[in-house]
Amino acid sequence: MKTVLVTGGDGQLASCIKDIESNYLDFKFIYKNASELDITNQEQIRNLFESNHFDWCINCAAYTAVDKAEAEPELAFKINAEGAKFLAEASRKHKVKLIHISTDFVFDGNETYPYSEQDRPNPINVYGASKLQGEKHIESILKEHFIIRTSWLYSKHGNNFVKTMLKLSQDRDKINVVNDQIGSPTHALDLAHAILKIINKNNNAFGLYHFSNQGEISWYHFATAIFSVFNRKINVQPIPSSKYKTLAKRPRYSVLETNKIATEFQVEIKGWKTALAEFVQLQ
Ligand SMILES: NC(=O)C1=CN([C@@H]2O[C@H](COP(=O)(O)OP(=O)(O)OC[C@H]3O[C@@H](n4cnc5c(N)ncnc54)[C@H](OP(=O)(O)O)[C@@H]3O)[C@@H](O)[C@H]2O)C=CC1
Ligand SMILES: Cc1cn([C@H]2C[C@H](O)[C@@H](COP(=O)(O)OP(=O)(O)O[C@H]3O[C@@H](C)C(=O)[C@@H](O)[C@H]3O)O2)c(=O)[nH]c1=O
Repeated sequence: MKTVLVTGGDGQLASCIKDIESNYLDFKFIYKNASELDITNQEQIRNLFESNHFDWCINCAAYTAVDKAEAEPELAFKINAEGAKFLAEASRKHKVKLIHISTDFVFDGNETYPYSEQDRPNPINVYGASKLQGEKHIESILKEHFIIRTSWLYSKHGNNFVKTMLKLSQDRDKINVVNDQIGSPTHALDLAHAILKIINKNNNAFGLYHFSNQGEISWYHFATAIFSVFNRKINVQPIPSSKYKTLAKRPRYSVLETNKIATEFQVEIKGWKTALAEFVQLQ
């Protein structure tokens, strides 16, 4: 029996892992939420790793409030960069393999083709910069790591764009949604499956991977698709980002190329429409 520590245990992705953990009976999952394990507290991490044996750590803990991060960059860096560093240090000391989740927002969005693992990151907001710093810490400290960048996560858990749209459709007749930011919406449950597949396979192909559902759309098109599959009547207007003021800039294009993870781990890359249809079935 292998033991897997999951940090950020009450968050969206960790909750999706919980939903499917019963398919992996050879693993024992230990979830720690933010009050049980604060990843910015090195002492707490040390104590936990010293008093337990973990084979794997999946770091689902993060600061994910993209706009708020512009106003509190120290906290975003503390959690996304320093917290990741502390976990990597403890993982190295105790020979734990670390799976860390990062984001499409490490890219500036100036390209027009899907970003591969070789493309140069150049974040344009605090959240992206803090996540990139977390990646760098892990890469420099611990060989036995998998960093998985993903994009536009949604699921039945936590806060996400799909739930925001469904809520807005109850409260309003009309909304405006940006149509000049292009990406790939990703069902967090599919990411959870990919992560557990990596753990189950247990090979040594450590390093950086991209995972998302396939296909590229704007937030506007995603909103119209959500209202269509949920049969919600609401007037949705496409607008440029310049007409939707936010504290953080977001990449214009942040589609991820996913061939590497598909080839190395035989991970299925579903189209975003299929994934959204499956999500609807789960409601
Ligand atoms: N959501 C998305 O669209 C995307 C997310 N990602 C990445 O995927 C990963 C998972 O994201 P997701 O599940 O959606 O995020 P959530 O915000 O749902 O979950 C993050 C969890 O981390 C917890 N947390 C915050 N600070 C700490 C801390 N100091 N110590 C321990 N736990 C802490 C939060 O607790 P609390 O709520 O109590 O603060 C929350 O439960 C993250 O690394 C994120 O950057 C990548 C691309 C897209
Ligand atoms: C609610 C709303 C948002 N928008 C825009 C704002 C923004 O440009 C875009 C997405 O909005 P959100 O704030 O929900 O999503 P955002 O927090 O930007 O999502 C990002 O989160 C982080 C954690 C990631 O890592 C990214 O991959 C990505 O998922 O939609 C509208 O145009 N109209 C609306 O009514």
